[in-house]
Amino acid sequence: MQGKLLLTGGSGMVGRNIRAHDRAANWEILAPSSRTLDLTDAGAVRDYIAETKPDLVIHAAGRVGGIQANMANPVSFLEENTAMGRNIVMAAWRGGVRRLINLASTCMYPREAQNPLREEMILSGPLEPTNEGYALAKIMTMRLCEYIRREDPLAQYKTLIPCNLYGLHDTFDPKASHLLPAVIHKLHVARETGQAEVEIWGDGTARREFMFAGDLADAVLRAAEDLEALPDAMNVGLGHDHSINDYYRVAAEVIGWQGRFTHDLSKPVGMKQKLCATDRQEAWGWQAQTSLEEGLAQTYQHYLERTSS
Ligand SMILES: NC(=O)c1ccc[n+]([C@@H]2O[C@H](COP(=O)([O-])OP(=O)(O)OC[C@H]3O[C@@H](n4cnc5c(N)ncnc54)[C@H](OP(=O)(O)O)[C@@H]3O)[C@@H](O)[C@H]2O)c1
Ligand SMILES: C[C@@H]1O[C@H](OP(=O)(O)OP(=O)(O)OC[C@H]2O[C@@H](n3cnc4c(=O)[nH]c(N)nc43)[C@H](O)[C@@H]2O)[C@@H](O)[C@H](O)[C@@H]1O
Repeated sequence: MQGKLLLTGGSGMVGRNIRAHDRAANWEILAPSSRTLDLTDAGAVRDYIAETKPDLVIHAAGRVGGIQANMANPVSFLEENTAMGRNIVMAAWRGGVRRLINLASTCMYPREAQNPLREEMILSGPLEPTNEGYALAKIMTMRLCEYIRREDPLAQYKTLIPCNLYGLHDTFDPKASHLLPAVIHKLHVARETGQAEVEIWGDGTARREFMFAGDLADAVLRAAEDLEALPDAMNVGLGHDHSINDYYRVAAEVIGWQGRFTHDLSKPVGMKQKLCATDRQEAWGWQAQTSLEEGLAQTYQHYLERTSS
């Protein structure tokens, strides 16, 4: 047994994939929901850490959503993610927790940064306006972990920067979802209702890097057992991306819908590309294993089970 792990966000997509992974059995896992432990309440977080004394914290909680959710709620995305990040990192450090993995996001990178995005590019330029609040919160929490490491060499506080994610236990509600769960939902409805056309936001030439959440869970749990070997911040990506149009085309094949795509140019498109560099990840010796076709098939099966239950 590796010890006691406090997993924030344990009921979310990343958290559930971490808990379902084989390596989770190496830990005694505490995964309080927001109803049990509201991470925006500094006193409650401090008391929970003092009472449970975890050996490791994995911070996978957050106010998370796709481009439309971020555009609609900049205050919540900035304020809640800042409060959660500050509270869990400071309570862990002040509570004597020596090991912490902080999950950030490639949304932290400057809008115009040259792809592939390298970790040292963070804060080198203006952020993507559609998710600036969320990005500022993620940058703050990453820097807080780095500053703690400078003051306290015993604190193994490391940040993983995942690319976009999809998979089992994702959010499929179109008001909040990211691209791939939205595509699955739209194409499924089109197939079930005999729709001849499906609308793509923008012209579909934007590019994204979507990793299967089960693979990210593998990276996080391997990192949890190898924290000293990690740099302060490390992208977790695939090393390749696809256009939005390609994602719709592959998903249509997986779901079995034949029809035409239209493009709504009035819809937000966000960054033109968000491909992260994987030099540090390769140096650490990890890569994702799940192909897009396989990941989409597993996610669609999960979507069917969830919508039929
Ligand atoms: N999804 C992506 O594409 C993506 C990409 C890169 C990085 N990430 C990062 O990965 C992490 C997890 O993302 P996800 O996709 O798993 O998100 P998610 O499915 O929306 O889950 C969010 C989790 O955060 C918890 N949470 C929210 N507010 C809370 C609060 N006030 N107190 C305690 N817990 C709270 C939720 O708990 P309840 O359900 O109990 O409220 C839920 O378990 C986040 O840090 C996110 O920034 C995600
Ligand atoms: C990782 C996440 O990245 C997020 O940015 P971001 O990739 O643009 O967020 P997504 O919502 O995944 O959008 C990705 C791309 O897919 C296009 N797209 C096409 N059709 C659709 C659709 O039906 N629904 C959605 N949602 N997109 C669609 C959208 O215009 C954008 O260019 C950040 O806002 C979050 O904070 C988070 O960090």
